[in-house]
Amino acid sequence: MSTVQLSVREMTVRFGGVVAVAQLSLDVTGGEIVALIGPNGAGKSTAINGLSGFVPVTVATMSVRFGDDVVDLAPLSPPQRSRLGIVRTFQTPRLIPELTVWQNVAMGSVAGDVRRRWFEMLGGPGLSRGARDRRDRAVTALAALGLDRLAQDNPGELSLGEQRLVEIARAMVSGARVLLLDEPFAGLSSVEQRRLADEIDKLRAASVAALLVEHNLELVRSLADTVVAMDQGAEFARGDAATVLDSHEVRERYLGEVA
Ligand SMILES: Nc1ncnc2c1ncn2[C@@H]1O[C@H](COP(=O)(O)OP(=O)(O)OP(=O)(O)O)[C@@H](O)[C@H]1O
Repeated sequence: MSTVQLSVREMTVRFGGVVAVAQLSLDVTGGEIVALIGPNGAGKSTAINGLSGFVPVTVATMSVRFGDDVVDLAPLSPPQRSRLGIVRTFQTPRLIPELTVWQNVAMGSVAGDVRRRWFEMLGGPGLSRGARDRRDRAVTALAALGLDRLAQDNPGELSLGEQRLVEIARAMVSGARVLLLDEPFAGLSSVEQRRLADEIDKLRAASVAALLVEHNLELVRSLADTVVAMDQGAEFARGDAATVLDSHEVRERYLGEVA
């Protein structure tokens, strides 16, 4: 499989007079986990929204490279980006209440009209071979997160932490090449956090490029290859996890500590 790389240069996002993201540049390569950290309001989620096409941005370049092929992301809608394999999760899980847990996972990143057809296929009386394969993949992804016992439940019966894990399982089965994870550990128990950290760690072996927005700095330390620290929209530190997390600027500006 060709190596994937998400690249953005000088991305700025404004909401009226507020500059939520200022001139952010990033590369995330397959097999690598890049973490975006910073205090509340730093612009981390907005950066993910900009990369996935959910908010308008001004940008010098924003592209994804698959081997020798480069695709310009700037003109693409969120569903088009998702079909390219750029898949995101949300702080508040977005699961479809009418479907069971495994059906939600099997939906993967299918969008628009295709999504409607899947509704019909998944809801039918007997499962075709293709649908059985999709169900098996979904249940396997749920099992990796310790959730296979919930496969037949409705999302509404799940805790927030479980819903968040189901969303991750859905992203995993969607064939994602670039995964944008917005605070995936929030609301999880420590057991769930460990399971999820193991699964995120495995993305490296699957050559997925992962961008992780996360407040839990110990999880960031254990998972990230590169950490980018932001405050008030702008990057103020970047480097390997230990160097950035132990730096004076991060301890002072992010943790409120004065060395
Ligand atoms: N849709 C919006 N309309 C107006 N302002 C917004 C919108 N979304 C975000 N903002 C503002 O943009 C700035 C960055 O917000 P963002 O949610 O990206 O920060 P964050 O680093 O993800 O914070 P948190 O860690 O609390 O999730 C904040 O000042 C926020 O109030």
